[in-house]
Amino acid sequence: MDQGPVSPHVLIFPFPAQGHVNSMLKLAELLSVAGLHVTFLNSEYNQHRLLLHADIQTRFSRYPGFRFQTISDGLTTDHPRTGERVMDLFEGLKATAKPIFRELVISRGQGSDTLPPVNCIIADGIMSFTIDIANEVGIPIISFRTISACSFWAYFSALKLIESGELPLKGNDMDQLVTSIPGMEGFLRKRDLPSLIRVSNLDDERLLLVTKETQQTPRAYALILNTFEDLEGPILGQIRNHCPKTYTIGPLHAHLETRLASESTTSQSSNSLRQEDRSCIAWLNRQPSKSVIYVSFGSVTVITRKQLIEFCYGLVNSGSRFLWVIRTDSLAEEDGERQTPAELLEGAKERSYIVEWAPQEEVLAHPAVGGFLTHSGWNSTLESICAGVPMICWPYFADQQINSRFVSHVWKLGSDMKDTCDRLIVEKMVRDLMEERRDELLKTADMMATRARKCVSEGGSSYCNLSSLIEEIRLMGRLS
Ligand SMILES: O=c1ccn([C@@H]2O[C@H](COP(=O)(O)OP(=O)(O)O[C@H]3O[C@H](CO)[C@@H](O)[C@H](O)[C@H]3O)[C@@H](O)[C@H]2O)c(=O)[nH]1
Ligand SMILES: C[C@H]1CC[C@@H]2C(C(=O)O)=CO[C@@H](O)[C@@H]21
Repeated sequence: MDQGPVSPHVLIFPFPAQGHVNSMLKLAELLSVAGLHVTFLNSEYNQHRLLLHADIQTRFSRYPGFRFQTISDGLTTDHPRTGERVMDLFEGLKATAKPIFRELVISRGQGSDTLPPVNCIIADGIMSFTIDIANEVGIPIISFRTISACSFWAYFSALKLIESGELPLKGNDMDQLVTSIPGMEGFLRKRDLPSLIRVSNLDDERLLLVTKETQQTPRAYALILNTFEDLEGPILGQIRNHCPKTYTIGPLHAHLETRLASESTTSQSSNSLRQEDRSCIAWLNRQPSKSVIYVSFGSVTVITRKQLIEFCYGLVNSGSRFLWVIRTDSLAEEDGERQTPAELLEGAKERSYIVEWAPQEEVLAHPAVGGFLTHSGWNSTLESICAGVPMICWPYFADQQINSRFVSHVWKLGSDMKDTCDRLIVEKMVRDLMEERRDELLKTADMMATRARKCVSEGGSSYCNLSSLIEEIRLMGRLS
C-alpha cells in the first residue's frame, strides 16, 4: 500500500550565539508543529547551556520528528564569546565546524535510523560556507538571517557605499546623511550605519567579512527574515530585487505563540542559554502599572565601569523605578578587577531591582513595564514591539546602530542615545520616555503591537508566508 509522501527533513544550523539560537529554535519548533522532521544543529557549548537553563527536553519530546545534534564551535569552553571576542567564533567555525558540517550534509544527516534523509537546509545567513557546501552536494539551502531587513539591506549595499565613495568614512561629521542605500536616503546618517561597516578603512576585517557573507545570500534558494511586512515593507521591496524569494515570518516568538495556541498547546518556550532569575517577576508584581523601565543590553554587550556609573546615576536621578539586567560577564575587566554596581544604587534601593538574567519576554509583557532601555538587538527590538513597550536605544555593535535609527526615526517607537553615555542624557531620556512623551509613545507602540499580532494571526502576512514556506519545503521533499 502507498504510504504517501514521507515528511521532509530539515537541517537547521544557527550561528552559535543567543540571539541566533533563539529565533532559529523558534522556527524549528514551528516546523515541528507543522509535522516536518527537524535536526537542530547546536554548538556543544550552547547545547550544554540550553539543557541546563531551558525546558527544551520536555518541550521537544512532544515532537517525535525533532532531534538535536551537536557540533564544536572551535573555541575552548572558557572563551568568553562576548564583546568583540564574539567575532572569534567565525575562525573557530571555519576551522572546526565546517568540515564536520560538510560530512553531515554529504551523509544527508543519516546518523539516525528514525529520520529520513535531509532534503532541505536552513542555515544562518552569516555563515555562507553552508551555501557553498549545500550547493556543492546538491541539497536546497535557505538562508535565515536573524537580523532586521534594514540592517541586512545596509550590509547588502556596502559595495554601493564603497563605489560612491561614502565608505570608508572620511571627516568627523557623523550626522551627514548617507545617500547610496536605496530607500534610506532621507534619514540614515553615517553614525547609523551598522558598526561593522561604519569604518574608516576598507581593509577592516569586519567590513570584509560581513560584506562577503551578505553578498552570498542570493546564491541560496530563498531567504527567511524574522520581521513583518507592516514594519519593513519598503526595505523588503528593495531586498526582493535581489532575493525574490524572501519570506518574512516574524516576529517568531509571537508567531510560535499563535500556532501553539491553535494546537491548544501551552506556549511557554524559553530558549535561554543562561539561568533566568524569576524573582524579578515577583518584584514587578508589586509595582504600579507602566511605572518600571526595564534595562538590558542583551547577551553580547560589554560595558566599561565608567559607562556603568553613568547609567547608574542617570537611572537613579530620573526618579523612575527600574529593573536592570547586569550580566557579570558584561563588565569589562579593568585593573584586573571585576566591578559591581551595588553600592552605586544604594540611593534607589526601594525602586530598583537587579538580576543577572531575566525572563525577558515575560518581563516586557508585564503590566508594570512602561519602557525599555535596550541595546537594540533584533530579538529585543521585536519583543518590545510586540509588547507595545517604547524604547530608549543604546546600540553597542553590528546591526544595532541601524535598528536604533529605525526605532526612533522611522517607526517613532522611542529615542536613540547612540554614541553617548552621559548621566544627564540618560536621566533626560528616561524622564522623556516615562513622563513627557509617555502617552504619545505608548499610543504608537500600541498600534505597532496590534499590527505585529495581526501579521502572525491566521490570514496575516507572516502566517501566510510561513504556510507557503512549509509548502515549498514539502515540495522539495517530494522532488528529492
Ligand atoms: O536578561 C535577559 C536578556 C536577554 N534575554 C533574551 O536574549 C535575547 C537577546 O537577543 P538580542 O536582543 O537579539 O541581542 P543579542 O543577544 O545581542 O543578539 C545578537 O544577535 C541578534 C540577532 O542576530 C543581533 O540583532 C544582535 O545585534 C546580536 O548582538 C532576547 O531574545 C532576549 O529576550 C533574556 O532572555 N534575558
Ligand atoms: C557576531 C556578529 C557579526 C554579525 C552577526 C549578525 C549578523 O547576522 O549580521 C548579527 O549579530 C551578531 O550576533 C553577529
